[in-house]
Amino acid sequence: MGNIKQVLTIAGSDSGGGAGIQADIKTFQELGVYSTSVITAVTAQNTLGLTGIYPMDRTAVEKQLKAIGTDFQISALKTGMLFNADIIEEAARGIKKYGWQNVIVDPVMIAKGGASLLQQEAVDALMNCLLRLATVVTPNIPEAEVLSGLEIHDSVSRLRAAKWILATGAEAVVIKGGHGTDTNFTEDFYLHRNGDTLTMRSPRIHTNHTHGTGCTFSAALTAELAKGNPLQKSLYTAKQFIQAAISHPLNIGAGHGPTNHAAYHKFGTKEEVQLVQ
Ligand SMILES: Nc1ncnc2c1ncn2[C@@H]1O[C@H](COP(=O)(O)OP(=O)(O)OP(=O)(O)O)[C@@H](O)[C@H]1O
Ligand SMILES: Cc1ncc(COP(=O)(O)O)c(N)n1
Repeated sequence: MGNIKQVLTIAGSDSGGGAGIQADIKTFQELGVYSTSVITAVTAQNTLGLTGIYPMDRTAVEKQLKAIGTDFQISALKTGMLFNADIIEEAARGIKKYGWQNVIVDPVMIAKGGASLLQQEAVDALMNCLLRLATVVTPNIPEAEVLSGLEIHDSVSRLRAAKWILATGAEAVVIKGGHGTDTNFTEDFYLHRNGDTLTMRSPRIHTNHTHGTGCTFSAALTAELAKGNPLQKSLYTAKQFIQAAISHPLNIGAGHGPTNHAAYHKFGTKEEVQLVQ
């Protein structure tokens, strides 16, 4: 393990351990990369909901970024919950200052339980400062609707929204399908600025234990890119990783439970992810 790849997550802490920094670090560990972290906010959360958000101030974020940037060789990074415009601006500044590449932006806005994880007025900062630095931006359907200003109800409107999101300067976008209406499948749609597309479909698992699916998917993508894998192969592995994690729930908590980050290696992938033309 002499040359293990080093990665960074810039995200919020989930006290319940299913999403945020905790989901990212578990995913990184499973996929064999070394994880560093910049904490943007502490949340009081469990499977029943969110009861408090305590954002870091600008200096706390800047100093954490500096600690990473002056000592570690970061091969890929992801952002998650950033909460306000100050934190978004600091994150963007750090990414530029330390010359980090392979930047995955998960534009976290609303928790599954309905709590807002991004202030309304911070959406502009996200679009103007951060998305232009993104190698891949990974919105779910409601987030893609906010970023594009368009409603998504079928594959045609999804393609249109993806094109609008690329107009912010991001290199590629994946619109994730967890919030889609098909009861049998979830479909994730990828569009690169060079015109390449990839549609990944897998059986929809009917479970309440999907807390942190987006965090886990984007962390897996980050880990695979850090190891030098091509983008589309990395996306495929990320989709397989989250499919396994949802398929084998841990049944923890009385509410909206976490996924099983160990499942990909423990149980395998059953080849459930299909590429759709
Ligand atoms: N019930 C499900 N069955 C199978 N795959 C799912 C299910 N729900 C989500 N996924 C997959 O999980 C990944 C994350 O998608 P989703 O749209 O839920 O993101 P998200 O809303 O950002 O997640 P979160 O906010 O919970 O972190 C995608 O690959 C999606 O296809
Ligand atoms: C700190 C943090 N980051 C991200 C999420 C999104 O996850 P979900 O939509 O599953 O609640 C969250 N709930 N908490």
